Order: sequence, then C-alpha cells, then structure tokens
Amino acid sequence: MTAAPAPDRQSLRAMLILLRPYRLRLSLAMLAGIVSGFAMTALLATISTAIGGQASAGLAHLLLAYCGAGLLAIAASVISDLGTNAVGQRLVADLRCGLSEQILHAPIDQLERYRLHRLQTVLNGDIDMISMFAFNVAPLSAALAITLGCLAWLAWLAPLAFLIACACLILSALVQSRVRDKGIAGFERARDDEDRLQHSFNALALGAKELRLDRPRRLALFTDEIRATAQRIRHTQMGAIGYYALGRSAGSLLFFGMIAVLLSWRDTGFASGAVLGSFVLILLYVKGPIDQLIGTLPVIHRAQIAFGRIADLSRRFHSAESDLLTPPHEQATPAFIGRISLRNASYRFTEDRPDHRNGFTLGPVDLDIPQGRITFITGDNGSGKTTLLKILLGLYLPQNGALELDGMPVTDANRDDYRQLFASVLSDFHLFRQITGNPTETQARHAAELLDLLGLTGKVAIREDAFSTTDLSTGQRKRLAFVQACVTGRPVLVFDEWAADQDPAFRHLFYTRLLPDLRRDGRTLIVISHDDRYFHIADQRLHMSAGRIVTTEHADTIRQEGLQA
Ligand SMILES: Nc1ncnc2c1ncn2[C@@H]1O[C@H](COP(=O)(O)OP(=O)(O)OP(=O)(O)O)[C@@H](O)[C@H]1O
Repeated sequence: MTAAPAPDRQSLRAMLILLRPYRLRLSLAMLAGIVSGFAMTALLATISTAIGGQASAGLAHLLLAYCGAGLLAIAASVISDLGTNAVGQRLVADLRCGLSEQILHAPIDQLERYRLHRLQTVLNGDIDMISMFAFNVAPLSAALAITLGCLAWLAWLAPLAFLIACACLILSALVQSRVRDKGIAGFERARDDEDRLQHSFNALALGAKELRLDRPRRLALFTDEIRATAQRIRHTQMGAIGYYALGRSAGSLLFFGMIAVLLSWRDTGFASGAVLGSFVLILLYVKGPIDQLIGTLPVIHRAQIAFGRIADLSRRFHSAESDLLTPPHEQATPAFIGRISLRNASYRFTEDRPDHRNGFTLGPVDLDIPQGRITFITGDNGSGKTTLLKILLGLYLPQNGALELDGMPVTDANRDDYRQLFASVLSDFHLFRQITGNPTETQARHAAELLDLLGLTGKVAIREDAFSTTDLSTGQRKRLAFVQACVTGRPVLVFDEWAADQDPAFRHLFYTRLLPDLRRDGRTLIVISHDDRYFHIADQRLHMSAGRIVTTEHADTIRQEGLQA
C-alpha cells in the first residue's frame, strides 16, 4: 500500500482547489463573520469607554452605539453561521457525489488496487472531517476579526501596553508553530492507521463466521489488529492533541504573565488606572477568540490531511471514459452484428501480489467469439480465465493488442456502449434486488417462468420491478442472478463457474436446457466451466494454461471427444 503524500503544501493546495467552487459563498460567509467580529469589538470599545469615563459624547450617544454594534454583531453572526452551514452542507454533498462519480468512472483494475477499506475511510472519515472543518470556518473568521479589532483598540488605548501584549502574542505564535509540526505528523500517522482499522473492521463483518469457528484467528484479529491499531490511534491522537494543548497552555501562561506584569506597572504612570482596567478587561475578553483560533488548528490540520487523501484518490483514478453517467437515451447502443474478437491482446497485473511475486501476464491472445454460439473457457485454477473474461467484458483494458466488435476496435469512445451488450454472473457477483431497466410485461413473464424452472417460485416473487428478497442460499442466489442476467435482454451472456454451486439437478438443467434455450434465442454465451461432463454442449472451447489459450476446439471435435469419453 502506497502512503498518501504528507500534508504539506501539496495538501494545502489540494484543499484550496477543492474549495475553489465555493470561494464566493465562503468569502461572503467569512466577510459576515469579520463584520460580526468587528461589531463585537466596537461593542467592547463602547463598554470600555463607558467604564473608563472617556466618552466626550453623552450617555444616549453611547447607548445608541452600544445597541447598534450589538445588533450588527448578532445579525452578521447569524448570516455568517447560516452561510457557512450552507457551504459546508453543499461541500459535503458535492464531495459525496463527486467521489461516487469518480468511483463509477474508475477503471476496474485501479479500483481493485485501491482496495475497498481505503475507499471506505475516504468516503466516511475524510468527508466527516471536512464537514467539521467547514462548520468551523465562519466562527474562525469572526474570532480573527474580534482579535484584530481588539488589538487595534488596545493599540489606541495604551500603545506601550499594546507593544508588550504583541511581544507576548508573537512568542506564543512561535511556540504554536513548533508544536504544529509535531501534531500534524501524529495526525498523519493516525490517518494511516484508520485505513488499517477499516481493513480489520471489514474482516470482522465479512469474516464473522470464520472468526467464530477459528479461535486463534479471532484472537489475532482482535488483539494484534483491532485492539493494537485502536490503541495506537488513541496514543497517536492523544500525543498530537497533547502537543496542541501544551502550546495552548504555554500561550495562556505567557498571557496571564503579561497581565500580571502590566498590573504590577500600574503605578509607573505608563497608563492611567482606568485605561489599564479597560485594557485588561479587553485582553481577558480577547483571550476567548484567541483560544478559539488556536483550538481550531487541529481541525484545520486534520481537514488538510483529509483534503490531501481525497485529492490522492482523484489522482489515482484516471479514466479515459468521461460519459458513464450520461442518461441512456443519449447513448447509442451499437447493434450487435457478428463477433467479438481479441487480436494479439495481452494484460499484465501491474501491482504484484505477495503470493505472486512475478506478477501474472495474460496473452498474447487471439480469439473470436461467434454470435449466437456457446463458447466455453476452460483451464486450471489461476490459468487466467476470469482475467480473459474481464478483458472480453471491457472491464480490463488490454495493454497491448485490441478488443474488437465486428472487426472494429473497441475504444474509449464506445467502450461503455460495448459493455451494454453483456449481462453477467461473475464469481464475485453482487445481486441487486431491482430488475435492471424497468422490465416490460414480457420480460416479467419470462422472469417468472425462469424462477419457476429454477425452483425459486414460493421463495422469490417479482414486486414493482424488483425481486422480493435476496436472502437465499448460495446456490439460490446464483440462480436468481441467472434470472436477472437473462431478463435484461442483453445479447451476450457471461457466466463464471455458475454451475459450481448448484446441485446435480440444476447443474444438469443449466447445461442441457438453459444454455441451449438461450442459444436458440440467438444469445451469445461465454461460460467458464470446469464441468468436463458437459463440454460437448459448447460450440467452441478455449482451453487456457498459464495465461495463454493453448487449444481452441470447435463443435465437431468437442462432440467427437465427448462421444469417445
Ligand atoms: N487483482 C489482481 N492483482 C494481481 N494479480 C491478480 C489479480 N487477480 C488475479 N490475479 C492473478 O492472475 C492469475 C489469473 O487469475 P484468474 O482469476 O484469471 O484465474 P482463473 O483461471 O479464473 O482461476 P480460477 O479457476 O481459480 O477461477 C492468478 O495467478 C492470480 O493470482
């Protein structure tokens, strides 16, 4: 697994790029926050003037200024909060949709390499972090405005005391910047561990049965992975937050020290007692916004990491196909006339698995899948049958050679139309309850017939274009997936070891009735099979070994062999 880039300038840039579409609204919300902050400062100045008795204007004037500033502070703060909330909600919704769009467009092999658990952490954890950040932006701008406004007021009130306060704040900022780097490094390590934890959570949920049966594995998963990672995250986050808390405490110490110094110089005459009183009062008030600014730093830094991860995901998924979400009526599905072919095609897994150190190369392969015929792909485990199937389905792009439909190359421009020719039941299929593409009455009737033939009547019904349930046994689920594939009306049907989970009766039915019926209907069938008893029903058999097609047999030969056997 490759680590994502560090949250340096790159992730800051990623953050700014992702925020770019919202810059106007965000700026307005921040502007409202700044107005609210300055109005609050004006309110404080009015109070300070009243306390110090420095007002040349009358009390009525002061009261008017007080009410005006107060109302403006409240109104601007409400506008700022609502504005930030709107931007935050929109940003999160857009990120969710944008990432889903990217995943729907991502080439399948890139998705497989990225891994499910890492996708889950980005889609959940990182987006949550960004929404937290978004809700902190406007209050942050108000806090900044209050801080700046108060500092300006303090400078006017007592310039010498202001210089002392500035020296103290600069020292405090230096301390904060030292702890920031340590904190960020901790957050980055914790974010890597979040990926690991999600991986373990998936094992927990998906491997529940195996874990219940296997005590050593269960203990290892819980103790060495989940507990160890959760504790490591706890320690790392605590350490990182601890650095921020340390910096904040050092800042507070300096702050209170400064107030003590100022008060102890009260009698040296650098400011009158009343002015000093107002000065300290405002200083104490401004400590709140300053703490808020400092307290939000961890959120900003963690959001920066999250923005970096999202940008990293976008960088990894490169798709040359840009219209996968175009509504169907704008897409022309090509009429399927003849054959699907591979010409000198090869594919290599670019990232080696630990159990396959030298990688796996399929091909070069030359083949033709004739229309309206049954093609079997056979061969040992690991010989490349599923990989070949994924290339034929247009899911993996051959790195060399070409995939052709009726002699015309399948390209980025027409690959998605090409894929719409297929319906499949792959070995790791996902069974959707919804029947795809609003089935017609004839299709629904066909589905009901198939459900009956496959022994599913009484278990599954069709209601409102969906199957009533998918809670079935493994073999039944595969039979239901078969029904799904057949009723789509797609011209090419693909089955990856479909019969492997079926009892002898359904296996027999599949090879001797269902496949021949589909061929009679003009469907083209590509079937991965290990059932040598039924090889004779194929019109063509491609036998694979070590990534190559080593023999291609046609109907006559296959049937002759079948008879001899
Ligand atoms: N995503 C992947 N990344 C790296 N290597 C892979 C990946 N998927 C498959 N392989 C490797 O490619 C080889 C061919 O796998 P494939 O699934 O095509 O074989 P198969 O003939 O369908 O096997 P089986 O009969 O067991 O289903 C295997 O050695 C496998 O380790």
